[in-house]
This record gives sequence, structure tokens and C-alpha cells, in this order.
Amino acid sequence: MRRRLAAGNWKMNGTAASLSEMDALIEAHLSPSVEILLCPPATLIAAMASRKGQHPLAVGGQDCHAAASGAHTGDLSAQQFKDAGATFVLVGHSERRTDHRETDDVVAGKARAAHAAGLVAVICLGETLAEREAGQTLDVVGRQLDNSVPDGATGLNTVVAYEPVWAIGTGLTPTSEQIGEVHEFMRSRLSARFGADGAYFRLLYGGSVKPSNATEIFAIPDVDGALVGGASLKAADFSPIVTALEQAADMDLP
Ligand SMILES: O=C[C@H](O)COP(=O)(O)O
Repeated sequence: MRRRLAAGNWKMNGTAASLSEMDALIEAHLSPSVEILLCPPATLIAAMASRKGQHPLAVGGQDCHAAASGAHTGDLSAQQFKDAGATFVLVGHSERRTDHRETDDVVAGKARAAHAAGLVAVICLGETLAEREAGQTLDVVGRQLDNSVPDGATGLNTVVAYEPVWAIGTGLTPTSEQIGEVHEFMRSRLSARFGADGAYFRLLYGGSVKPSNATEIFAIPDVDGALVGGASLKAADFSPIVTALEQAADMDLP
């Protein structure tokens, strides 16, 4: 059984004062029945990891370089994130693919670096609105999945997050049928490539997940959780999403 995962991506938001939001989240979920991951800006990783104490909340980076070390001013390696207390790292977020022109090859290199450092790579992918309207969604997702997920990926070291670009930060969400179609497609594509292990990759949906739509999204087959942006910044918004995921997990077969 795949453990459900509620992941929050703070993007370029948050200062030391924002750590109180993590405190409130922990207080609301002292013994969470799902895995909770927060990906704050890199400046807060070490402080968050140390402040959470023994709570099982996981801390992750938002990006890493493909190299382990070297002359890459301003970049951070997966090893450095691990050293700071992270256990996950996002790679291939659409904002990285757009703002930094990251290709699937680059994303796969970053995922390999994450694996080499012992981090779980959360590999993000998804179509643009133009691609969806052109009927290319599954082609785009299939190509990104094949080329961004490196050999050596397993259900233990890799999570895939489907984030339609047009749903990120817009308040728009695909229908449950559209999300279900893509998740079913990704599951079968991973199973075709990785065999039985394909069933163990956790698949997250991301894009305008809110307390008001979380329950419906978490009921979709093969949606194992969410990658949440804006609604992860405040515990008052993220906590009900975690609760909705816990309720969905309660209904999973043992
Ligand atoms: O990484 C998170 C996604 O980009 C979703 O962001 P959002 O929940 O603000 O739409």
C-alpha cells in the first residue's frame, strides 16, 4: 500500500517568522496518519528540520543541482539539502522548467542526484493549457514521464507530481475525470517501464488544491496525495487538506 502524502511547496515565500505555521500544523497533526512534507525556501530548511524535533513531518528542498558539488554559484546540491536535514527534493517544477528553461534531461539529472544523495525526488510534470486544448495532454505527460524519471527510480525514492501548468495558482482545476485519466495513464506507463514496482510510485496531484476541493481530488483512483502551493503557506489552509487526506487514507484497503 502506498502511504498517502500531503506536500506543501512554499515557493519563494516565507521568512523565519513563517516557521510558526509549521508549529501550528504539527500541533494540529501530532500523530498524522499520512506523510506530511513541507518544502520551504532553502534559507529555512535547516531551521525547519531542527525545529520540528521528533515530529515525523518531512522537510524538502524545492530544487537541486545535478552535480554533487563544484563551481555553480548560487546553486545547491542534493547532498547539501540532505546535510541541512531534508529528506525530499522537488525537481522539474513547471516554474523551474519555465523560468530556468529546464528540460526533461536536466530534470532527470537532478533526480539522479537526489537519489545518489539518498533523497526522495518529487518529479513534477504537466501540460500547458495550449497543449491540453490541442489534445496533447497524454503525449506531453508521457514524454515528460519517460524522460524526467531516470533509470534507477523506484517507488521508494521517487514521487511523481502531476501539475497541469494552467491549474497552478489560478484557482482552476481539471475535472476529476481529467485528473483520473492522467493518473491512470501515469500508473500504467510506470508499470510498463518498472514492472511490479510501478505500483509503488506515489502519484500526487497539484494545482489549486484547496480545503474545498481536497476531498473530491483525494477520492480519485491513483491520486495518492497533493502537492500544494498557495494553500500550504498557512496552517489554517493546509491543515484541512491534510485532514481530508487522512480521511481518504482511512478508507484505503489495508
Ligand atoms: O507546487 C505546487 C504547485 O505549483 C501548486 O501551486 P498552487 O497550489 O498554488 O496552485
